[in-house]
Amino acid sequence: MAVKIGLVGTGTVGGGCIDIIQKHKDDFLRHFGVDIELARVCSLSPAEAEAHGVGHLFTDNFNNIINDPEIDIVVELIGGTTIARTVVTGALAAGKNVVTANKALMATHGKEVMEAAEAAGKELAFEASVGGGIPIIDPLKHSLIANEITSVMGIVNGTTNYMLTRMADNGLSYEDALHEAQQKGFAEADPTADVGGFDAAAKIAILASIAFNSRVTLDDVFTDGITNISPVDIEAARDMGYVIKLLAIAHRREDGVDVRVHPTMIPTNHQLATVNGVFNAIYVVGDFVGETMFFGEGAGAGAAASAVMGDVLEVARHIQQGVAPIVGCTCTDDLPILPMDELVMRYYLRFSVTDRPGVLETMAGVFARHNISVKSIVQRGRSGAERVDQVVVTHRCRERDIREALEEALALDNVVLDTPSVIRVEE
Ligand SMILES: NC(=O)C1=CN([C@@H]2O[C@H](COP(=O)(O)OP(=O)(O)OC[C@H]3O[C@@H](n4cnc5c(N)ncnc54)[C@H](O)[C@@H]3O)[C@@H](O)[C@H]2O)C=CC1
Ligand SMILES: N[C@@H](CC=O)C(=O)O
Ligand code: NA
Repeated sequence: MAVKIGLVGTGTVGGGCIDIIQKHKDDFLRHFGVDIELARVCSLSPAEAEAHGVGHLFTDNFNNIINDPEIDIVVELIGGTTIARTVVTGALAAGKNVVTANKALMATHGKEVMEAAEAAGKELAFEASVGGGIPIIDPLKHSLIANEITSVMGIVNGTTNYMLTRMADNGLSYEDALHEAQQKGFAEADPTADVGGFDAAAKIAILASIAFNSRVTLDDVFTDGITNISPVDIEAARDMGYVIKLLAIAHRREDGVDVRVHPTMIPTNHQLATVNGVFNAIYVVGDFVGETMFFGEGAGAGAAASAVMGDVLEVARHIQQGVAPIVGCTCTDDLPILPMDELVMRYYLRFSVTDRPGVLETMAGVFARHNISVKSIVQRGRSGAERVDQVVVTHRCRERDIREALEEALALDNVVLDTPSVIRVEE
């Protein structure tokens, strides 16, 4: 008997899933013996279903899917943490297996939904929630479990990596680069999640939770996005032999978990420096396996739908074989989250300051008062009438000192005119 699928959300990723089913349904049966049937689709727009030739399966009410006794797997592709949470918990409570691509939900209500799945004795799979098409959750939950994982880090947001690449390689403005990423279906419905770093933060929270067997939520992740990165920063980085990437970083330290997302300058010969466009790359270190790296398209209909459908087929196979859910929640420990303040790094800072004599000395004085050893302060062209960009590169110093120096600089009367750009520099 066919395993019946109910799809909630037929936008970028949902549309990709319909395309895959239509193209490969017969192959799934022939190669793997898995017979799946798209039974119903739900969204706010019947036009999306019609455009994919499944208008006859359309409903605008997700309850018609989660309460349909015929449906075996509910695929949640709405996004967000409100209606999607109701769909996921409702589907599990109704005895359905669930596949989702929703990182926001997993990183905020992961414990609740995993427990709901365990209580229902059903599977909750979410491979597409991190790294788009890259298999990363499955390797962490299966192939790498013989290890203690010490680091998971990389580029996990396609939109911002695409934007930074287009800005650096083709001179696009921030706005044009974002518009292109939206057009290509990479960005979230509210792209603030991408450019503000929250999408990457949700993803590293999910990866850290699985890798370190200790729940990390979105709120635990220090998050800084790319909203203040300008062409001046990209040019300055190039002159220094660096590129700017939005990195998501999670390290298991002796005293807890160091987890953060921020724009980072990495040397051009760093292995993540050539990961460009919509590509993501995730570097995982385990105590026995050593270093591993996962690479592929991190966003977009095809990549994300590939991961969703991989989960759907795996769950469908378990249903057909009568196998019980295999891996549920693995957060058995409760490691503390380390405060950001004690981090020691080099910093690149760009201030848009008033263009008048004495400002350079004033700024140098601020850094000296906070024990920040400055490697260089240079003026990089005039950024507008009566203002100038001042670029400061520090030697290694403490995050707390940087934060306090920034607070003092911003409080100066008519010196710093805009939010500074703060980029941590990886050696
Ligand atoms: N776009 C991408 O590259 C990737 C997206 N994801 C995740 O996949 C999920 C879906 O993303 P997209 O397809 O890009 O979003 P989208 O905005 O293109 O599609 C959302 C769909 O949900 C439907 N929807 C919204 N509210 C609804 C409601 N109340 N009832 C029924 N349907 C409703 C919309 O009509 C639309 O069909 C999100 O969780 C996102 O974070 C994950 C990996 C990659
Ligand atoms: N908006 C996300 C989509 C995939 O998760 C991204 O740009 O990476
Ligand atoms: Na993935």
